[in-house]
Amino acid sequence: MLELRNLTKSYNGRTVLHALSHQFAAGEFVAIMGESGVGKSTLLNLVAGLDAPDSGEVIVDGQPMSALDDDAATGLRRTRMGFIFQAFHVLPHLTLLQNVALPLLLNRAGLARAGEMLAAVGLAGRGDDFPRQLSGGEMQRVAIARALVHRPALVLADEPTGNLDPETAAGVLELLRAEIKASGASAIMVTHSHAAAAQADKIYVLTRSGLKLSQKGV
Ligand SMILES: Nc1ncnc2c1ncn2[C@@H]1O[C@H](COP(=O)(O)OP(=O)(O)OP(=O)(O)O)[C@@H](O)[C@H]1O
Repeated sequence: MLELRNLTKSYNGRTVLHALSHQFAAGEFVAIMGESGVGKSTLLNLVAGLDAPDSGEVIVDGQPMSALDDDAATGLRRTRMGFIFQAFHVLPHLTLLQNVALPLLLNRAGLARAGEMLAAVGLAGRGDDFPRQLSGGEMQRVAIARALVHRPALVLADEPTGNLDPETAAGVLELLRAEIKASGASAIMVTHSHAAAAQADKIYVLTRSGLKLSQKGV
């Protein structure tokens, strides 16, 4: 459902991604590791359509993203993708239920699943609370519920447990994996954490020569 074809991206004359090609299988949960600055977040941003490659293509559902105008790209993101990015953090002035319902509202879908997802992430009965009343781990649970509520085909996560203690992180990751598997979504998670990556079906390491499959758990 997702193919990277010869993706090249430079910033200020410095090439970060060099003709990167890869095909991700549908329904697969993949972790991407790699040293700082190698271009992991850049890659996620290109897949999300939040940034454009210098050359090459991101192909989602057989469709090159570059062929889409802004509205169509926004529509694709809204309907087919779910994000667990710091930049898309839960909105402080909305209740938890409103935060989780946001993708449904934007897609003009029924809102009932928002309450179900809050319950699924262990926050039943907390729908009227505001984000400031939550712990870091609870906040990530809300982010996961919101990323999955509209049943996206592709979930993109950038260091989803970066600021959590190991025990809370483990719980959040187990939940993320369970929800991804229950929904049949594909997922790409960028992380420095070996414990986080171990929850994925496959671990890739991004280097200057591309994505290399790593032994799981190594
Ligand atoms: N918008 C931008 N403008 C200029 N340079 C950028 C921009 N985004 C990323 N870069 C540069 O591209 C390189 C790759 O950055 P990126 O954030 O993708 O790395 P990363 O592998 O995710 O790193 P980390 O593990 O530290 O988060 C870095 O050298 C960074 O400074």
